[in-house]
Amino acid sequence: MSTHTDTLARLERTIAARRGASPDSSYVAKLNAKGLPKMAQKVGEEATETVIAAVSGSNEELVGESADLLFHLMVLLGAKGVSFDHVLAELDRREGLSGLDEKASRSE
Ligand SMILES: N=c1c2ncn([C@@H]3O[C@H](COP(=O)(O)OP(=O)(O)OP(=O)(O)O)[C@@H](O)[C@H]3O)c2ncn1[C@@H]1O[C@H](COP(=O)(O)O)[C@@H](O)[C@H]1O
Repeated sequence: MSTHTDTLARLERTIAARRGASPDSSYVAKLNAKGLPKMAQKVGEEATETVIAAVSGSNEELVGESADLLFHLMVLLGAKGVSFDHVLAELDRREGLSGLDEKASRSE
């Protein structure tokens, strides 16, 4: 059984707590001070690095880049006031919809 189910929720709380810290002592605060375009740019960079790791790197590199990507996505969502729970709810909603396209085409 996974022991990491609360990791992203915990990270979200840490990011919220660090946002108002000094940019000298906190990377999260530093990113927030730089503004939304910088946070969005970091998500793009980390996504690209994740793609490169997947195509030509080791799985260890892929794990590292994926962690960077998730972290920077959480920072961006936090800055936009979008809770991670909201994203999970959207995934749950889609899970409920899964197979609907197939069912619809079968009934045509
Ligand atoms: N998970 C992370 C995490 N992953 C990556 N990073 C930082 O992300 C940065 C990415 O490096 P880059 O070279 O891409 O960025 P950069 O050198 O700042 O360059 P720029 O692109 O910003 O110009 C590094 O400084 C990493 O330390 C993280 N910084 C913080 N966290 C988490 O956030 C928490 C709060 O961190 P602080 O805000 O620093 O207290 C920590 O306890 C961690 O749990």
